[in-house]
This record gives sequence, C-alpha cells and structure tokens, in this order.
Amino acid sequence: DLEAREHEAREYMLHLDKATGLRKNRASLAEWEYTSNITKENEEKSIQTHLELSRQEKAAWEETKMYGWQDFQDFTLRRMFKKYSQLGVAALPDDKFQALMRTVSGMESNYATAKICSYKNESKCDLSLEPEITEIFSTSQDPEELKHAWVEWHNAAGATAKKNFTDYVNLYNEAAKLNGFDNVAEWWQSEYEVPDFEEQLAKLWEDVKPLYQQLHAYVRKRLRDKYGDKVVSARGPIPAHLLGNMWAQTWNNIESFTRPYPDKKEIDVTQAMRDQNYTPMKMFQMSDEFFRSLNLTAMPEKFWKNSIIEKPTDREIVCHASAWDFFDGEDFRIKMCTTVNVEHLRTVHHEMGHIQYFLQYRHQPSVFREGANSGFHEAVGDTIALSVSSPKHLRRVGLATGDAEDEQTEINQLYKMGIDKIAFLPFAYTLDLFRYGVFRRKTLPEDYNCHYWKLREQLQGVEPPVNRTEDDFDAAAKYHVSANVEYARYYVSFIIQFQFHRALCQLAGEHAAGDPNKKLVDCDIYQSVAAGNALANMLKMGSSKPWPDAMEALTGQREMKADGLLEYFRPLHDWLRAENQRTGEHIGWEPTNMEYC
Ligand SMILES: C=C(C[SeH])C(=O)N1CCC[C@H]1C(=O)O
Ligand SMILES: [Zn+2]
Repeated sequence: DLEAREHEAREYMLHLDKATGLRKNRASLAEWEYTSNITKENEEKSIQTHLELSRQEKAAWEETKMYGWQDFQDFTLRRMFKKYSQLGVAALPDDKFQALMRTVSGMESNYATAKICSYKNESKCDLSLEPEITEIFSTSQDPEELKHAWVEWHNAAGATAKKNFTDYVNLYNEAAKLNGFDNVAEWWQSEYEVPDFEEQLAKLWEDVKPLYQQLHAYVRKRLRDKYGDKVVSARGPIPAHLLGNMWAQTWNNIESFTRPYPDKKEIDVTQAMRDQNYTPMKMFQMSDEFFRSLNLTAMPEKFWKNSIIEKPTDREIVCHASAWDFFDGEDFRIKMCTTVNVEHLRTVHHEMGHIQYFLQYRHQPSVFREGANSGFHEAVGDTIALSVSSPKHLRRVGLATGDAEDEQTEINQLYKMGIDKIAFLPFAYTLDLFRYGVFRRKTLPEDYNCHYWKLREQLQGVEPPVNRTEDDFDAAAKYHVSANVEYARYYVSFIIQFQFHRALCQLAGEHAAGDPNKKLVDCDIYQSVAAGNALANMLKMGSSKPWPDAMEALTGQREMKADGLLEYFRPLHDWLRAENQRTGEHIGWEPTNMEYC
C-alpha cells in the first residue's frame, strides 16, 4: 500500500541523496582543478570525471523511475523524486555528452586566456580581460582607446567562439529533448517553477522601463557634453564603449563625470581603500565580518585555506568570480582575481553571499542545496552590498567622511546606485531573450549577431562602436554566453534584492514607509540580528520549497515585483524627469546609423 511504498522510497532516497552528495563533490573538485589551472590535461581529466559521474547518474535515474512517486503524500519526498526525475545533460549518449562538454570548455578556456594588444603600444599584446582590459574601461576617457579595446576583445573572445557555440546549441537542445523539453529555453525557464516566467520578465521590464529611459536620456546628454555630438548623438542609442564597462552592463565608472551635482563632495571608496592599504584579504575579512554581525555563519577554516582570491602569476585560470560548494558540508571556496577597488568590494560581497547561502542550507539533502531559484542565489550578496554601499555604512567603516546627506547629495547617491542597478536591467533581459531565440531556432546562426544587436538597441538603447557583420559573434564576448551560465537569474536578482532589502531594513528598524528619517537609500542593516535571523530562515530552506514560499518567509510577498526597486529610486526618477525636461533632452532613442544587420 501507499504507506509501505513511501517508507521504502524514503529509505532508497536517503541512500541516493548521500551518493549524489559524493558525486557532486567529485564533480566540483574536477571542475575546480581545471578552472584554476587551465591545461589540456586538466580539461581531459575533468571531462572524463564528468563522463564517469554521468553514467552513475543515469543508472540512479533508471532506478528512480521504478518508484511511482507522483502520488506520494509526503511533500518533501515527492519533491525530491521530482528533482531526481530530471537527469540533465547526462541523458546524452557518451559521445554527445563529451562533445557538449568540449564545446563549453573550449569556449570558456578561450574566453579565460584571450589576450589583446595595447592601443598605446601595439607590440604589447599580453593584455587579459582581468585586470588590464577591465582597468582600461574603468579609467580611460579616450573614445579611440576604448573603441580599440572593445573591438579587439570582441574579436578575440566573441568571433572565435561562434563554431563551438553553434555546436553547443545543437547538442544542448538534444539534451533538452531527452529531458522532455522542446529546447533549452523551456528547460531553463522550468527551473523557476512558474508557468508564465517569460511573461513575468516582460511585465517587470514594462514596470522599470520608464525609469530606465529617463536615466538613459540623462546619461546620453552628459556623455554628449563630454565627448561631443559627433561621438554621442542627441536622439540615437549610446555607443556601447563609452559606458565604463565592456558590455555596458553597469555604468559606475562614468559616475565621476556624469553625476547630477558635481560640486558636492564625492565619496571615492576606491581612493579610500588604496589610502588605507586595503588588500584582497582585508576585503574578504570585512565582508565576513558584516555577515557575522548579522548573526550569520562565519567562513569556515577550509574557506580561507582553499580559496583563490588573487590572480596567480604562474598559470592560466578562469578569473571570472565564482563561489563553489563542494557538498561535504565543510569545503566552500571562492575563486576571484581580486583588485582593490569599490567595484570588486561589491563583487566580494556578492560572492560571499553565495557562500553564506551554501552554509545556511548545508544541512539540507544535497538535492535541495541550491537557491530557492537561481535569482535568489545571486541576490543574497547584492542585498548585503546595498547596506554596505550606503554612505552611513561607508562612514561607519571609515571609507567615507563628511556628514549626513542633504537633498543634492542624496540624489548623487541614488544616481550612483541607479547607474549600477537600473542600467543593468535591460542588459540582463536582452542576454537571455537572445539565447531563448537561439535555442528556439527563431534566431539562426547566419543572423546571430544581427539579432543580438537588434535586441540591445531596442531594449538597452546602445549600439556597437563600429559596424558589425556575421563574422562577428559579440554575444560570446560576455562570460556567461561562453561559459554556458544562464543569465535571467541576474535580472530576477536585481529586482528581488530590493524586496529583500526593504524587508530586512524594516526588521532592522532602519526603514519605515513614509518616514523621511528612515529612507531605504540610507538603510544599513549592519549588526541587526533581527534582520540576520530572518534572512537565515529563508536561506536555510534552500530549494526544499517552491521559491514563493521562501520569498514570503522573508518579505510577506509571494511574487517578484518591481515595487521595491521603484520605491528605492523614486526620488531619482522624479529628479531625472525634471532634469531632462529642463534640458529638453529627447527621451528614448531612434534607430542607429551603425550597420550590424
Ligand atoms: C559576479 C558574478 C559571478 Se555569479 C557575475 O557573473 N555577475 C554578478 C552581477 C552580474 C554578473 C556579471 O558579472 O555579469
Ligand atoms: Zn553570483
């Protein structure tokens, strides 16, 4: 009878989940060895280990099919079986599984090791994305130097990946079908466990688009003031190489010469960090201390022993920041090529947020040791960083001086947050809208690049600095496309982190709607055990419940909504509307004159 069947299934599931934890540990170790020392040999080892593990997963999957779990009464047992019923890429036959692994490791190692020549010294051709090219984009105000770096990087890391990418799409789609999906787009969206995920993304974009368009208009005007109307037009898209970031995804690096009130004292955290001899280690210790101040878990001893927090000089590694769970309850690591500046201070908190999530749900069955959805995992560290970025906190830790905010300083602060958080939304939205079209074969290889830029122009209002052809493949010049990392998670994160922040600030007594002394922009939850305990309760759940239950546990809301973000930025939205009115700046953008289709 059902009772007996569930009892037997429970015994089986305990055994399976333990075996799964060991498999995940081996897979993580193999992946770590390869990405922290990129050699052909380590690539082969990683692929062979993953192949061996995929065979074991397939055998286990065959067994789970024998259990009629769909009618089990025990919610958790049924949910575990449901997750195990998804075999993943291991459903591919061995040869195709290996071929798929090779396309991804080929693209990722190409991206990680790509080099370009310097604009100022054409014989110097050993510039990597981190730190050299990133440094150029954060400091250069020479449009020609920026254009050179943009074009050379997109050639070296983008165009070269096109062949691998088209093979990857075919093989990955075959795996999707073996898992019961029409294509990878449906598979990726199924992880969010809501039937209308793509419609929700579109609705969120409609909610935030007016605010983005105001910010875009203002920034375009300030860039035109600086570079002239030959470089930045009055009514067209913004050239993508002038926004302080290789992908124009966050615009922090142009803050110093575009902020609303330039004569107001600027908080230059990077300068303060350098003046105070900050090291990468100190940045990590500072972040660890913030989490401990919330009564959350300290980084375990293995974290400090096994993490790689600076770029090695003796080998090639994947520098893109990442956080790792080795599924043994003790071994958690970050790999990051940290440089001492405010952008990496934010990234350190972002990565430490991943580790804190791992720590909070490490008691869960291994199949539930993941975010409530992938957006949750990306939002933890960023939510903490919203407090860390507040002038109040920066003063508290000695990275800013001066007194409390006046109106104009507050607008400057909201602007600084807006060019990071609002600017990012259309970028994140387009990256996976593009890939959804590719996986659904609505976008064919012969017009990948045209379609990529059409989306970026329509939604983000940016254009390439030079004409593009189908010999280019600019999407792969972004890490997540070359490394097969889904991106809607960041779009979700940048929305829900404001819902989390608002709830935590209320719990910390730092925010009360309508109270001018408790504005969201000034909130710092540092040392609030009440906030920390509420956050921990949500994180401990892992993916054991559908994410609306986790969201409700912390915020009382069961949906992702832009209301948190819009409330946070309302004073900036009002100011931008008035300012664009005053200058008569055109809101929105007309089609570009650049050719890319
Ligand atoms: C820091 C990470 C590792 Se999960 C990252 O990829 N992020 C964090 C913010 C957006 C996205 C990016 O860099 O594109
Ligand atoms: Zn992340």
